[in-house]
Amino acid sequence: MNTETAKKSVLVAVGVIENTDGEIFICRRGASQHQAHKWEFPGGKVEAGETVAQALARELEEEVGIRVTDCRPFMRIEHDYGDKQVTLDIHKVTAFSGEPHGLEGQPSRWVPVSELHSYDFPAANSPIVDKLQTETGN
Ligand SMILES: Nc1nc2c([nH]c(=O)n2[C@@H]2O[C@H](COP(=O)(O)OP(=O)(O)OP(=O)(O)O)[C@@H](O)[C@H]2O)c(=O)[nH]1
Ligand SMILES: [Mg+2]
Repeated sequence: MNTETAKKSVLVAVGVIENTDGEIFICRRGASQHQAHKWEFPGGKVEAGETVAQALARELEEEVGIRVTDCRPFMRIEHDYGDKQVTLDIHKVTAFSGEPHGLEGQPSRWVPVSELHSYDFPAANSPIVDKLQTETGN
């Protein structure tokens, strides 16, 4: 096996949180994080023994302080950054309790789907933004 095929992908649970106005909640990554300063959909690495849904619920509680009450699979993306290979397992979060806010000091905001393209997301996220815009006709 060469080094390319041996590279291990990091599984990441990602939440596209939607409010009743159809806006999406996004956060800005910190200076010390991979893909620093880019905007993201909150989430994080799936830990050993966790399902993606469990990881998503844990990460959204830790990072933005909400409890997920309903979500559905949205899409899955494999991306190789060169320094890191990720598998994003993205869920649309359609019901939750609490009001999301950046619990780790990260800037955050609600954004209409039609404005998502003006934010600088990691390269892996382009298909997410495209699919959201196609779905809402924006
Ligand atoms: N949360 C999140 N991660 C993303 C997105 N897009 C994307 O490429 N990633 C990548 O997924 C990887 C893991 O996410 P993360 O850094 O949030 O993981 P984590 O919350 O467990 O963070 P930690 O390493 O600070 O403990 C990172 O390499 C990040 O660059 C996205 O929209 N949201
Ligand atoms: Mg995270």
